[in-house]
Amino acid sequence: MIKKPALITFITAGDPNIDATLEFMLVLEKYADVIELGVPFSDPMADGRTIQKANYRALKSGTRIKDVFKVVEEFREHSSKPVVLMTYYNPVYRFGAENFIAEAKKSGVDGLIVVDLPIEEAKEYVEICRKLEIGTIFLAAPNTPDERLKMIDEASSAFVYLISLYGTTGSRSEIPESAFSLLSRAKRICRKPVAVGFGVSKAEHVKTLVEAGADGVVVGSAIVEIVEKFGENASEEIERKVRELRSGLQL
Ligand SMILES: O=P(O)(O)OC[C@@H](O)[C@@H](O)c1c[nH]c2ccccc12
Repeated sequence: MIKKPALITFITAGDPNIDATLEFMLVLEKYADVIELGVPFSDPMADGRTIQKANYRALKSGTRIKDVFKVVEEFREHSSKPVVLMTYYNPVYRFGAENFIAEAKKSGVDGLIVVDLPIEEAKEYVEICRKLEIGTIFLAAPNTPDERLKMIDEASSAFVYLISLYGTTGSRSEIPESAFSLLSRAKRICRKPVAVGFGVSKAEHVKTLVEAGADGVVVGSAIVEIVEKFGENASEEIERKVRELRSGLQL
């Protein structure tokens, strides 16, 4: 479960290297309620250009799954803010699902998003997560029917991730209408908190979504763009950005 309304901020682990990731997490931690950390992957099909490139930089710097667990473990020496790992199923499968979940838990991860694991195929995964007491987060899109949204809600123990639009991750200038219609449907159907992501990039977006009933908002690309621009020296600019986003909760 998340503190409401929650600002959830995303970066890719190992972008541009794993030491920078720890530094960035400690900056995000000051203003975000949840840190979402992406496991680097070679074929991130739900991601737009910005996060694709972040994955590339992370892999190029040699970041492996065990480094991702280690950085969370190090972060846990400084902070108790919730950390959610975002990953595609392939790395989980290669690592061994049960092993992956156990290692995540051991390192201090609070929840998992396995982007391309549909609920229909997630029974065993969900059981392991329940057993090991790690939160599950499943995604719903604007075209997800009510019936399925209900199943997604039931399978999600931490929160439900609402994808605001048809498309990939990436900053957008406006929040599309599809986000608001999905949000109002989800508020009616879901019992778990609902967080909206994809395209959210400004304080104004945060404010509008929270006013429309979002229990959380997710911002990724707008932060990753700063990492792209400033590399390992991005901390100060990240802090400025996350402080601005946070102000959207008070507007
Ligand atoms: O980058 P955006 O548009 O702000 O969207 C959030 C997003 O970065 C993060 O939650 C995420 C990164 N990669 C993903 C893949 C699928 C679902 C979600 C994600």
